[in-house]
Amino acid sequence: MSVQVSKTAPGKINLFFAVGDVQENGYHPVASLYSSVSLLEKVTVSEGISQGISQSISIAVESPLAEMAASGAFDIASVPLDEKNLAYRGALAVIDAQGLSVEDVSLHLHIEKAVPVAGGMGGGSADAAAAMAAVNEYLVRTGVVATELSGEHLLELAAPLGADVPFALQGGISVGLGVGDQLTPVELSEAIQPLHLVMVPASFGLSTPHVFAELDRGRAVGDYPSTNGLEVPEALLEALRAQSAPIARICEIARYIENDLAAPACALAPELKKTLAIQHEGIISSFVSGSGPTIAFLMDSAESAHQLEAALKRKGRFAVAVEAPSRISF
Ligand SMILES: C[C@@](CO)(OP(=O)(O)O)[C@H](O)COP(=O)(O)OP(=O)(O)OC[C@H]1O[C@@H](n2ccc(N)nc2=O)[C@H](O)[C@@H]1O
Ligand SMILES: Nc1ncnc2c1ncn2[C@@H]1O[C@H](COP(=O)(O)OP(=O)(O)O)[C@@H](O)[C@H]1O
Repeated sequence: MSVQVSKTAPGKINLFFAVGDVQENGYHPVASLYSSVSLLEKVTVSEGISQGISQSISIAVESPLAEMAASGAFDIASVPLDEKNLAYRGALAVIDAQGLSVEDVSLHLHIEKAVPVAGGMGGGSADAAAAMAAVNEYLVRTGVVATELSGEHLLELAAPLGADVPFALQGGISVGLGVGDQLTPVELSEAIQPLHLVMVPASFGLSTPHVFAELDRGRAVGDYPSTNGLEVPEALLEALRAQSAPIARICEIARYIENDLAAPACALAPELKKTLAIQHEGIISSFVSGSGPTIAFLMDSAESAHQLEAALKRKGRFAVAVEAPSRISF
């Protein structure tokens, strides 16, 4: 029977994202507080029909992306199915590290997407992470190599693929320094409930480098302030770990939510301000997810999250209630 290996990796939000000055390599130093969300990308590796790596792609049935595709707001053909695809690049990184070349393998990658594309939720990074994990296991199960690469080795290979890829491999909640790739996991007691959010994708994408470039432009002319410091506030980490009453804990977390990319994202897409201003029972805070344009609503309960999701859908908006961090293991 032919071997097939599927792995999932989560989308993310940044509960805190401070950005420093651009470096010579075009990247910015950041202080990020990442959390996984319960919207998963899935990559399945199976035997290819010819030498090399082939790819196919589909949309997860119960996902905001499925609704976006049905309404014409998203076209799956916009995701490149070539060497630029992050799943391909993740697979290749593992093959290389095993001392093989692409001609030595015959693999097919099927990518099942659930996370909005170019939405500031790290969907492409999750595909890279899931492909790395799946190819790592597949090569051993098919007898191509004897030993899997360690988790640490995968993390090292992940960083050059993209600033968010190491986090996508790890999931949970982590502080990310450097360009976001130097991770320190934040361990929470099992008794602590996940946060409930409603993610509202836009019917368009925003390019991450364009949003960083708008921040640089605006800072140079005084439109946006410089960062207050490249550190995730200790008070935010304490609030996350607190075993206080749920509402008190969520309100305390909300006090520290910050994103230096929010103003530039809103400058590039002014309609986001309207979404941020949406009022509904149970909303504690609203913020731009990473480089946007997805808007995240932090809610007071799972029930409120489902009510807001339903209310927004009735108005023809895309919306999905998620938990952060994701409790689904991957
Ligand atoms: C902003 C964040 C927040 O988590 O993600 P998104 O919200 O877009 O998903 C990340 O920093 C994005 O991570 P990722 O999407 O993996 O970035 P990469 O592919 O490595 O970089 C794309 C481009 O973004 C810019 N970039 C990225 C990270 C960083 N610390 N400084 C940067 O200036 C660079 O212009 C780079 O060429
Ligand atoms: N597997 C992939 N899924 C989505 N986008 C991908 C993938 N591989 C490469 N890309 C490219 O990366 C861009 C941004 O990807 P994505 O991770 O969805 O957004 P963001 O960086 O905002 O989180 C896309 O516009 C697409 O051109």
